[in-house]
Formats: sequence, structure tokens, C-alpha cells
Amino acid sequence: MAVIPVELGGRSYEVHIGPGLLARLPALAGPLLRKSAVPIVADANARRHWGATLQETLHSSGRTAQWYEVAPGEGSKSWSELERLTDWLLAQGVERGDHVVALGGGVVGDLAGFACAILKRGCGFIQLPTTLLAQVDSSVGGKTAINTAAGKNLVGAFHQPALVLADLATLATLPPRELRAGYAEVLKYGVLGDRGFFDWLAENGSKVLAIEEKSLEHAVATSVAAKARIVAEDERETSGARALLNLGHTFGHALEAEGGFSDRLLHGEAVALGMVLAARYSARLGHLSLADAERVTAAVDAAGLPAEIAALALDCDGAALVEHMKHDKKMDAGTLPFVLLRGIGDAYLDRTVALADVALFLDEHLHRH
Ligand SMILES: NC(=O)c1ccc[n+]([C@@H]2O[C@H](COP(=O)([O-])OP(=O)(O)OC[C@H]3O[C@@H](n4cnc5c(N)ncnc54)[C@H](O)[C@@H]3O)[C@@H](O)[C@H]2O)c1
Ligand SMILES: O=C(O)C(=O)C[C@@H](O)[C@H](O)[C@H](O)COP(=O)(O)O
Ligand SMILES: [Zn+2]
Repeated sequence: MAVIPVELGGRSYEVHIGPGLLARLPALAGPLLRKSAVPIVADANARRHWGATLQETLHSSGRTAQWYEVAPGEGSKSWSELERLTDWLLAQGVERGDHVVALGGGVVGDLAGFACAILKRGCGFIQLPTTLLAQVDSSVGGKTAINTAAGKNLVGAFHQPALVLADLATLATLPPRELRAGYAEVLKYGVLGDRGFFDWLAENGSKVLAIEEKSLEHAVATSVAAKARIVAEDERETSGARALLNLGHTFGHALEAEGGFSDRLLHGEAVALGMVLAARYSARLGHLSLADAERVTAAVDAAGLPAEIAALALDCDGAALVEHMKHDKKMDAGTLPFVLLRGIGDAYLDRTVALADVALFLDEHLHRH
């Protein structure tokens, strides 16, 4: 069991990591669960597997669960779902001082977190992440959002949860493809800032993917600690420190948008491929050795994640992907800073990248055999 603080002054909170934490929600949340009928926004699959555990523990603390179910998939991060959810929360009589519970992966966490950010100009929420991706990344740090026709996470808010319980036991029911997608964000922490962790993953990644308890807990705790450090330094992504968490995402979000946010490419898969592209582009600029770029590619490939954009057989060219990138939230006065690499564990923000050159680079990779 690990407890990692996210230090944000009056908005500080703890991330608890370990098996069996869902059953400890009433004990760990204490007065945060002010309403006796607890509003729970749940991914349908997470509810199917873990809803009974949560319901039982709430009942045994004298509370009831009020369920709002979200259809699985990226499509639920939408205006229509946000409207339906906020109407439901209002119908439940949720007040600013109440805490809504989000049970599920990043889709539910981002959607419910955003609904709570705007409900009565902000009510509380608790994250119960049930995917590896949500446990190591999306439940921590307070980025909340929905997608729009123009692209990924384009409407949202920073709104921190009051508590995060990452129950490792919930990962037992997660499909292997989703586990691998979450592993991409784990790998990201090593690639962007911790070569020692990258090397540890090279040795132990297969144990993490096999949900071997000790290795899994080490990987989740190391990832959350890295994210907590960065978020405490730059909560709202203004100094450049937090932007490093976007490694692989400028390429990745463009690929997700091009695929219409379908199951063809999951967020974690897009990030994995995006990290490979960021590493290869860094090597092309002469900032990263080819050997390190290939190490990143090999780590992605070894985890069963997509490492070659050509294999996606996308019906688009580099210029089309660059058009999607222009919606990136890092865009600043016509310049798009890219998270690139000087080494494994040494990411930096490059504000000198020419988008026309990125389009050429992508064209070379889209048709590589
Ligand atoms: N806010 C952030 O900082 C942040 C960080 C990373 C990613 N994200 C966002 O997170 C989203 C991706 O999150 P995700 O990968 O968790 O995907 P997800 O929420 O779509 O969940 C993945 C799949 O797993 C199922 N599922 C969830 N828990 C389960 C369980 N315990 N057992 C069985 N099935 C379960 C879901 O129904 C879904 O089909 C993207 O929208 C991405 O943009 C946000
Ligand atoms: O927390 C962050 O900061 C991140 O960038 C984490 C990313 O893994 C995550 O996908 C995030 O939602 C992307 O942020 P965005 O600002 O590019 O939408
Ligand atoms: Zn991400």
C-alpha cells in the first residue's frame, strides 16, 4: 500500500494505491461523503465488475449508492453526455460542498471531473480509477475535459479531486489491450524524466503487464509520484514543467482525431506511437541518438503497443495530421512547442519546430515499409 500526496496548498489531496481500496471508501473519504445517497458516475463495465463491492461498502456505512452509468468509450467525452450528466447531478440535489464519485477509466474521470468543475461553479469529486491508465495518470492532476468536433480535450477545466483511491484489484478484470494502453503512460514517465525507471521497466514490464502485485504497485506508485511532483510544480501548465507530461500527445492526439476517436486506436496506443515519433523526430534533429530512439521504439514494441504509424494504414498525409495538431492546447501565437528528447529521461520543450518539416517527417513514416 502506498499513499502519495499531491501538494497544492488548499487543494492538496492524497492518492492511495493498493488492492482492496474500493471497500475502504467510506473509511478513507470520511466527511467527504456528506450525502447519505452518494452520487456515483460509473463506466458501465467498471460498474458491472466492481459496482457491487462499492455498493456493499456504502450500505455497510449507512449510505446508499445513486448510479449514473456512462457508455464505455471515448464517444462519452461529449457535449451531449456532459449535458445529460449535469442535469442528473442537479436532479440529485448535489451541492458545492458535496463530493461526486467517479468510478472507471479516464473517460469517466475526465467527463465527471469536468461536470463537477462547472456544476454550481464547482463541486467536489473523488476519483476511483479502475484502469491502469487512470490509476497512473488521468485521476491525478485535475485536467478534466470533453472532446469536440475540432479535436481532443478542447473544452475543459483544471479541477482537482479531493481524494484518489487506485484499487489495484480492479485491474484483474481489465482487458489486456486496455492494460497495455495504460502501460504506455507508465513508460512515458520513464522516457520523459527517469532513465532508472525506464531501465526497471525494461526488466520488469512483463510482470507489470501480468498484474504481478509487487511490480504493479511499484510501477503505479512511481508513476503517480512523478506526476504529483510535476503537477505540484506547475499545476496549470504555465511554466513548461507540466507540458512534459504531454510527451507523445501532440502526435498522439492528431492520430486519435484522424481516427475519429474510435476503438481503432486507444488513447494509450496513440501516446505510445506518439512517443516513438517524438523520439525519432528528436533523432532526425540530431538531439537524440539513434540508439536511444530505437530503445524507445523497442520498449513500445515489447509491450505489444503500436510502434509503426505505417501499420495503421491511415488514409491521410502528414499535412492532414499537422492540421489536427494546430488545435493542440500548447499552441502559442502561431508556434507549437513540441516535447522532444535529448536522452531517455531527458525531455524538453522545443519551440523551434517547423510544422512543415513535421509534415514531411510524417509523410516518410506514413509510407515506410
Ligand atoms: N485527465 C488526464 O490527465 C488524462 C490523462 C491521460 C488520459 N486521459 C484521458 O483518459 C481517456 C482514456 O482513459 P482509459 O484508457 O482509462 O480509457 P476508458 O476510460 O475508455 O476505459 C477503457 C476501457 O476499460 C473499461 N473498463 C474500465 N475499468 C474496467 C475494469 N476494471 N474492468 C473491465 N473493464 C474496465 C471501460 O469500459 C473501457 O471500455 C482518454 O480520453 C484520455 O484523453 C486523461
Ligand atoms: O496531466 C497532464 O498534464 C497530461 O498531459 C497527461 C496526459 O497523459 C493526458 O492525456 C492529458 O489529458 C493530455 O492533456 P491535454 O492538455 O493535451 O489535453
Ligand atoms: Zn495521455
